Amino acid sequence: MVRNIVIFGGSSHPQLTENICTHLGIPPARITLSKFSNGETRVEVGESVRNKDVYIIQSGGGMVNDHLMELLITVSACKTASAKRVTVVLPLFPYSRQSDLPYNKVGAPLSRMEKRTPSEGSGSFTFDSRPTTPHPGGPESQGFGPNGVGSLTKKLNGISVQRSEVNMNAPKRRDTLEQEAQEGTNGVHGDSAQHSKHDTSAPTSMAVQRGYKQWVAQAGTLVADLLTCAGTDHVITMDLHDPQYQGFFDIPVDNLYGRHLLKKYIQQNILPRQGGIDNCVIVSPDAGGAKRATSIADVLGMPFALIHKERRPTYSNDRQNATMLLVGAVANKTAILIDDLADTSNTITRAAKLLKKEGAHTVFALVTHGVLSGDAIERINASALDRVVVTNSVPQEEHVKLCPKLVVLEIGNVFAEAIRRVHHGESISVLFQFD
Ligand SMILES: O=P(O)(O)OC[C@H]1O[C@H](OP(=O)(O)OP(=O)(O)O)[C@H](O)[C@@H]1O
Repeated sequence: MVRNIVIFGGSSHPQLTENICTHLGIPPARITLSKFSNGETRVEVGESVRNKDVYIIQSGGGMVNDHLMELLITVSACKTASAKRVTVVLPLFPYSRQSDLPYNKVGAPLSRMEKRTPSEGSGSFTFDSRPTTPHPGGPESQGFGPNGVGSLTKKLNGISVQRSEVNMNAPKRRDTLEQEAQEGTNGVHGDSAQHSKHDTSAPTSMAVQRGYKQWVAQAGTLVADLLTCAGTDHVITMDLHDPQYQGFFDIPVDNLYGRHLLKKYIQQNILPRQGGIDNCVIVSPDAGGAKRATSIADVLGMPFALIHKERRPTYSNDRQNATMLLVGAVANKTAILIDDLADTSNTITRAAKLLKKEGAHTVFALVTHGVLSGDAIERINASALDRVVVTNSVPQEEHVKLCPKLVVLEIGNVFAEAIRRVHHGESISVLFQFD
């Protein structure tokens, strides 16, 4: 039982709030979360927080913008009600994939943009630069930068590029169906199928003159500032996509690791059944996650392989045209993909296809944040993946019903322990130790 502490749960993940409170032995505090008819968020804190240590649990999946606004209002309400300290607990930090500076072409896949003017056409927004970005298969691809696909292909002769096909008739999540009903579409955001290859012919003289300066908002910076301005004193999160995002804050940010849970799952459920470390290989599905995956491979003494993923979207709705190349041996082995998040699941499903083509007989994907938006579940069901393991950093109840390959690991106990330690002023470095 922890005293003098108040825990509020936002509307993003009530089950996780329950789990954390159960571990701490205290009930969640009363809070009324609602909306006015015009869509504005309304928050009413149901008990006194004066001089209390307040924790607000809100995750970044689902209706992420509504949840963020709700969180900001709740923080502000607690602060103006004289809370001693307000800590936000964000198992999945919203907007943390947008911490990059402008001009970066990677990041969260975009859904379709609305047509703005008749002359702009439906693909009115683009990340393309002028002159056009070289791409694999294009005449300019051979001179494609020191780390580009052209040079990698030269180095890794004989390894081919995979493109995934998806069964779109599979079961869908409730919010996907609702969105389709509103849009009158079949749920495919953008016409990625048509753009499975770079379409350099699409820009016409009538298209908007794009790419001279790509002013992309630094939403990650803004969200960090908003949280701080609202009155947040401390942030607890897990597996930030870019750990350097912590530096955007001038308040303490504790970035917990999901790798403990993933390592434990490998030790208890994969290695004993798949012939031990000699028959398994840890794989990072992109270079950005190599450090994360190698830390698990090193601590378990397992071999490691890397897939180089190159996202080069030409248009905002062109989500499929990433190129994947494998470095390392996976033949006749169980491949264990490690990543921080699966959003559309393009990355893990296409990696699985490549791994099976290269001889892996079984493919697991272990990711901390199973966002699984849009068609992700259908994509996983139709994929070469044998098992997908995620944590419940975002709600997984609906995903589990639709995806027989999905296994969910509980993280409530990890956050409960972090909250307990922060509240008592104890070190939480023990939660970061990984060996
Ligand atoms: O399920 P998906 O929609 O494919 O998204 C998941 C991928 O996206 C992120 O990486 P990102 O592409 O942003 O590249 P980075 O790791 O180099 O930042 C993340 O680390 C995954 O690899």
